[in-house]
Amino acid sequence: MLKKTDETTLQRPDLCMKGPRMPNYKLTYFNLRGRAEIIRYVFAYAGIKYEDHRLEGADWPKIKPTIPFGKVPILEVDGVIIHQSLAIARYLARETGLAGQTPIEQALADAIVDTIDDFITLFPWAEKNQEVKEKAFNDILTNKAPELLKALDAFLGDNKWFVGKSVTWADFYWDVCSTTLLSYKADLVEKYPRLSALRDRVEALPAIAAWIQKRPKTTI
Ligand SMILES: N[C@@H](CCC(=O)N[C@@H](CS)C(=O)NCC(=O)O)C(=O)O
Repeated sequence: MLKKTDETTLQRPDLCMKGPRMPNYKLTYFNLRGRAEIIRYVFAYAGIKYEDHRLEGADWPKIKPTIPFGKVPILEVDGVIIHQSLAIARYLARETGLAGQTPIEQALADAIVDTIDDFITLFPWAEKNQEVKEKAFNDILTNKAPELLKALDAFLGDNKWFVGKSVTWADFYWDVCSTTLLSYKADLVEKYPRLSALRDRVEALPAIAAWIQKRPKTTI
């Protein structure tokens, strides 16, 4: 595992690498934050270099059949293709000390990620009819979100991070997903100052702040 020691080391993957060489990483996704952004956050925080390959939508029909499960994101690690965004992010989180410090912390971080992801997958992201899509989004954000937010807020309590004493990929996933949801409902977390403060803490981490500043600006 790459040991997380301090911010300086995190900016110097050569210092935190255990083996003789950092793998060659190529991330393929569309030009969106979407399901790749959690992966990009882990790379950014750990200061790991990777190719951020962003596909053109028009090229997708040609490319899809060449990808093992026909979906992105995928991460190539020295040519080995890993699919499923959360499997990729979990692998990198383990490699960089962001998965949780003990097996129990890791299970709790996984559980928070899965809980947020269950919610994210309720939305009809690919719906073409804008009216239908908007109605479904409003319904979920108004009627279903409070149950999730209340539970996340109770789980976080007055702690700094969701799990343990340091930031994990679960905190990152909250930031990434809530950023997108806030673009659909600006007052989504207004009633949850602790969840809002957690977003601020994640976004104030120097490597994450730098990434947010420099990443391509996309709607989702
Ligand atoms: N559970 C998968 C979902 C992958 C997925 O549905 N990717 C979408 C983009 S967000 C995709 O590849 N869509 C194009 C297609 O299905 O042809 C993950 O988290 O990676």
